[in-house]
Amino acid sequence: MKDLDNEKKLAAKEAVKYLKDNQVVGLGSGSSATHAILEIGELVKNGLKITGVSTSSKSEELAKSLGIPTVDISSVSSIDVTIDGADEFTSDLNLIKGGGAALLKEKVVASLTKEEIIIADSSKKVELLGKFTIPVEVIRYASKYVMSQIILLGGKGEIRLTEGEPLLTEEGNYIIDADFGLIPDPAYLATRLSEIAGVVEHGLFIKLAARVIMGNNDSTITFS
Ligand SMILES: O=C[C@H](O)[C@H](O)[C@H](O)COP(=O)(O)O
Repeated sequence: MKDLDNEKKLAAKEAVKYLKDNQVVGLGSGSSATHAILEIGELVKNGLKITGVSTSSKSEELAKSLGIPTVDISSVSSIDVTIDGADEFTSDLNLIKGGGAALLKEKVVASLTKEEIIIADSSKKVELLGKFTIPVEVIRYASKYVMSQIILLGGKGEIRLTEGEPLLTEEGNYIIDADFGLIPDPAYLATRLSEIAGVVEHGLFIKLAARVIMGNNDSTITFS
């Protein structure tokens, strides 16, 4: 049986090889990104000079605990490299993200990033996106309306719950997990979702990744 956590770790070790002194580095969220932040912490301990920009309060706390200097995103004009995870990816570098509800800040960081590196275990690679439902972050006020628009687009959505209550994102919004089945044209769906009033952001990341480093048993494969 595959050791998926080890595959994430191997991908993280490979990804941090892209980091150089004096770069602004985006710190992703989730279990794969956590491995990368731990690796970055070691490099910083050994003298690497970087400035981190976090994609979630969890990543921020972890970075701080490891002595990685971080700044608010508003104080940088661009980010050199970001290392983040994904819930699904295709070989043409489209992604679904947001399984941990961090997609909004992750997409802002990715949009400001020159080289977005995605790290993943081998279970995340798919031929077509869509087995993993698309997280859609919505303002609470619009959640019913957005659900109806998702149905018109051919999908069905459910508000994500935690302990029986709607989960609130760091920005105080709801997440609708939207099931469209397998998605032959993710760029088209991404545009349609972005057009719905009340949608803050969604987890389809189209052409934002420069490369995906996938752990594969005891080695890694890079898609770029
Ligand atoms: O909201 C969470 C993020 O998009 C994560 O990067 C994504 O869910 C992958 O997480 P993990 O590395 O834990 O599978």
